[in-house]
Amino acid sequence: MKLQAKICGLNTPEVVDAAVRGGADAIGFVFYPPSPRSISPETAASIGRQTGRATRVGLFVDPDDGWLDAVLTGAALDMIQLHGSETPQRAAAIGSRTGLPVMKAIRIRGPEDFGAVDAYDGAADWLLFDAKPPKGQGHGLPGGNGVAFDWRLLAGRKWNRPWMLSGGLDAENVAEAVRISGAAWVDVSSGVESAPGTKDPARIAKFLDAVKSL
Ligand SMILES: O=C(O)c1ccccc1NCC(=O)[C@H](O)[C@H](O)COP(=O)(O)O
Repeated sequence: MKLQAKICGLNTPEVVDAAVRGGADAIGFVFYPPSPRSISPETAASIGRQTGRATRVGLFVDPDDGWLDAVLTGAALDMIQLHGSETPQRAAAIGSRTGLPVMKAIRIRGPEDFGAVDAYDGAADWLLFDAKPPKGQGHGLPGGNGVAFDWRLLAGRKWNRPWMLSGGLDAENVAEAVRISGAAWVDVSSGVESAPGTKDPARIAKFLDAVKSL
């Protein structure tokens, strides 16, 4: 199975175009106002029309129903990514309410953090493993911090649903990350930016070239 890639935090027509041209399999739109990548439902509706075959992933952090409804009224999404402290019950309720598959982010610093995974059986359709950054590292956000965790923690582990490797990836380290972790999907945000929130089309192309060469 070819390695697949999600490019997260896209916020202009130019960078969506770069991701689609580069063969991105999924595109992430951030609906979390404290993030420098956050966009409005109207912007997502507009740039989301040019995503081609790529899966449109809407990224939320502990959203209430009103925010979910507001975004989904304005923008067409194919998947919901929950990157906050959403419980399995809340994740299941969001999947039922929206009728969309739910990807739950699990933040990892050490082996003990995988203990949270089993509770999402039947509540989340996908998992995304991201770093739980040490204090003072990253951008102080729940995700999108450009911080990696020890990929060896994933080696040999199996889950009964698809999962993505995320956290601090870039064109230079993605091959090693996949070799060590066994990931079939990778996800990147900071590693294709020239500054927080400013996606770089050349870095997007370079990352996707690296992914598609594996
Ligand atoms: O990207 C953000 O700004 C963000 C803000 C709040 C919660 C999650 C966020 N991003 C989630 C993603 O899926 C990122 O792609 C993932 O955390 C990896 O980010 P990075 O380490 O910067 O590649």
